[in-house]
Amino acid sequence: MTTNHRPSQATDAPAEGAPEPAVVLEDVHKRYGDVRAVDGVSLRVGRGEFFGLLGPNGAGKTTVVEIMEGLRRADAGTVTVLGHRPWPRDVQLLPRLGVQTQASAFFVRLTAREHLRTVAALYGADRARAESTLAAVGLTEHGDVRVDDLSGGQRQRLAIAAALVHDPELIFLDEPTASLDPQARRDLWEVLRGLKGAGRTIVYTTHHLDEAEELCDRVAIMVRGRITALDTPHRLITAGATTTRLLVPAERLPLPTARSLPGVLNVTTDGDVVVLETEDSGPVLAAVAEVAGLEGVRTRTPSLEDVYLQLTGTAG
Ligand SMILES: Nc1ncnc2c1ncn2[C@@H]1O[C@H](COP(=O)(O)OP(=O)(O)OP(=O)(O)O)[C@@H](O)[C@H]1O
Repeated sequence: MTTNHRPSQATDAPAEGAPEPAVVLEDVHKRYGDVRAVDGVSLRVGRGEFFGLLGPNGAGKTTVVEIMEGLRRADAGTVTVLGHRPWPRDVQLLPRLGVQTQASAFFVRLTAREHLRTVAALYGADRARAESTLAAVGLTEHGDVRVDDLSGGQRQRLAIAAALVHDPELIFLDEPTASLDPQARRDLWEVLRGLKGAGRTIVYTTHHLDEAEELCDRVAIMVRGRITALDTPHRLITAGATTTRLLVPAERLPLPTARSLPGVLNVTTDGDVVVLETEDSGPVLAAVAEVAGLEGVRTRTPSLEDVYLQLTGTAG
């Protein structure tokens, strides 16, 4: 698909009198040898915004986030985070940031509670704050378990708690729900919504498209070091995915009949359903009703995942 998505916000000048954005990147580049990991990225993250960075493995997301965090220096371009340059490391800025990475370090001989109290103390936050953060990520019951005895998902939640315990203004979360079970994932969504409700700004990378659609105000989709789309999930879906899928029980709709229906662009099978793709579902539904009846027929409207797969060229 050719896309008319443009990272328009990326180059828009902020409105007169608008609050200063939390993050501004302008034409940022970063190479590792011959690899252009970040190849001219410009974007703004507003104060209080929940901003998602999506893209396939190796797209450059972590590098962009690490440049924002002050962990890596951009080769070129300008980077402003809460009004500061994050590189060289700025000690005024660090306590205002919360960072959770895939490789978070723990004091493994400590219990979860002791670990969090220690992190809190490093930032000058008190024990009550450590306790409330432990509760917010659902770890109160496991507070006395040693870090090396926690499950992967519990450790993940502890890493998130450690990023939040000093009540930072800007929070970076790198695939925070990667190893969580479905219930823990939903619980964490509530924690994240709570943070947003409290006015925090969140920059968030994930491979869960449903999660990005659910949580993010805007998402940027990166491919090979560049931003190929940047907008609200809703606008990306509306602009990018024009087809609807109708799912019909396969035993009632032979494939040749499905292919002959007017308005059907593509027919595939998925297990025991026939999937009809159409830009105009009304007439196709009417035709399906006539030849197969509507019992068990479902429609699937486009999702952020459909748009993502089109933009990243990994659609099946
Ligand atoms: N320290 C490094 N040295 C050399 N190349 C690197 C280094 N870090 C990343 N790269 C390369 O830069 C590119 C972007 O990597 P990056 O980790 O930023 O991508 P990503 O979008 O975060 O991927 P993932 O979803 O797998 O975490 C990749 O080609 C990667 O191999």
